[in-house]
Amino acid sequence: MMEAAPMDWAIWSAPVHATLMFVIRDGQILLIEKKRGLGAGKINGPGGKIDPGESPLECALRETEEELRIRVLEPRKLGELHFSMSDFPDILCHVYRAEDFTGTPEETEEAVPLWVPIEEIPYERMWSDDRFWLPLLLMEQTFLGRFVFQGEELVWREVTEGVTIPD
Ligand SMILES: Nc1[nH]c(=O)nc2c1ncn2[C@H]1C[C@H](O)[C@@H](COP(=O)(O)OP(=O)(O)OP(=O)(O)O)O1
Repeated sequence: MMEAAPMDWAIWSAPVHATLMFVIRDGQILLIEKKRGLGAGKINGPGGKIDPGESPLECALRETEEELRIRVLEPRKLGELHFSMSDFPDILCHVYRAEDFTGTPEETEEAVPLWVPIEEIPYERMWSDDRFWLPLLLMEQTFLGRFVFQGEELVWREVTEGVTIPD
């Protein structure tokens, strides 16, 4: 991993804002196999791009409902991820955790639901940054992650724990 950041994060801003939602219940995490869009074929949490006029929280709830047909209860924002990408507009991603929901996760056109024991998270089938921050979310710690991708390859990273996370 490089020592100096390949870009100036102090002046970075993202044209795309997105969300991720992780439900953790009874020692298991609710993931999806994403069927289309960015990261199709990968395992991730439900989520997606924020619509105009929508808050990050509203987006996280809407995307989880669209992708899995469940309504998440009492989500908390624990982290923020800043992605600099070579072949896609940069993304600022708001990351939420919840312990409960109503409804039953269902397969949709966008996603296949997948319950996984938290000790068996399939990081090898996920985005390569996830192993650096998802453990913090599991421990209910806040985090700010900054990542630089060249295509699908993660070439630089910095993860700060215990920071104050804006809404
Ligand atoms: N490096 C990365 N690591 C990660 O864990 N999730 C990432 C990621 N880069 C992008 N994502 C996630 C964040 C967000 O949930 C999603 C954005 O993908 P999309 O653009 O496909 O969103 P949508 O599902 O809204 O697509 P559309 O329905 O086509 O708008 O991808």
